[in-house]
Amino acid sequence: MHIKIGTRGSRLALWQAYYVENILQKGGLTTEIVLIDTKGDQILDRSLSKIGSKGVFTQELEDQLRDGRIDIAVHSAKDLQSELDDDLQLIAFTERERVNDVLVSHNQRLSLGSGETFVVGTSSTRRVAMLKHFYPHIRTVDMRGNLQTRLRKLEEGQCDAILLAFAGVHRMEYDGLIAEHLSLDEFTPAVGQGSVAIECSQQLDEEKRTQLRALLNHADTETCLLAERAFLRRLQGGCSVPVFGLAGLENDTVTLKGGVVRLDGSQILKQTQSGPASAPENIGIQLAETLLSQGAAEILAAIKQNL
Ligand SMILES: NCc1[nH]cc(CCC(=O)O)c1CC(=O)O
Repeated sequence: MHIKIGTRGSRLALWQAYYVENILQKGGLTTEIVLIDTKGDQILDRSLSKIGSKGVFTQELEDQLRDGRIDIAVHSAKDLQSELDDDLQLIAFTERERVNDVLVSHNQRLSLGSGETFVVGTSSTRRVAMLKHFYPHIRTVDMRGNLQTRLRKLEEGQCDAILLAFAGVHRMEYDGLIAEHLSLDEFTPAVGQGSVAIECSQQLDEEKRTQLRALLNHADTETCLLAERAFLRRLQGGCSVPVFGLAGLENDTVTLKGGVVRLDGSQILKQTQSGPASAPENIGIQLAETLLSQGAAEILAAIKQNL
């Protein structure tokens, strides 16, 4: 069986594609990697929340899934919109990496909690809003571009530090630049952070789909991501709104913590919902509805007006 793997060309995207390729080859399949450029890779002078339309990192890959030029598309689960078109499907989520965010800097003594004022580069509305909420003395500058670009901007002194997902920093082997691991209670990650999602067309050969899922899917990760993604979908949040959510699985019970933060950091709404692992999406929906009834709708409406 031969699998054509579509991926973006950034270094992190390539890491993910090689990771998937390696698992498939060990499972006895042959593979090839197809590089695909997306709008999100091309437009670098505007923040993601301003490019706005969904699928900035996925549209071109999905076009190629549909016409069969590739069999699967490999994505950071976090970058995927919460709702896919009906003719597409996520067939696997790979085992999750550590999910926390990290502060990355050449100055290893930097710490958000030290009280010292410094400049942090990030383009994530979630990270900016959380910094404003928990560490109002920290200044932020907008910093777009893939990981390589952001690290170069750090190098050039455009900021003192950047906030990133541990997963990406580790995969690119920049662990040595991690000044601080941030707590999951404060910097609860974006939905899907740390897992790689495999997308295919509903038209893909049944035998291929079964084999791909058997080799690539990590059942516990999938259960957690289904809960998180149902949560995001119910809130109608894309990757550009400051919604966060993290599910954990223990003894067949999923516990999902999630919420939303106002862009100016003045308010965080956060709740926890548990339920049986057999119906993870219900847990996500319930958590979203609890939050909506407690004011999340108003916060989200204000955010959408602002972006
Ligand atoms: N939005 C870009 C993006 N997509 C996935 C990761 C990191 C790796 C991951 O979470 O899978 C990153 C960079 C970051 O947020 O630091």
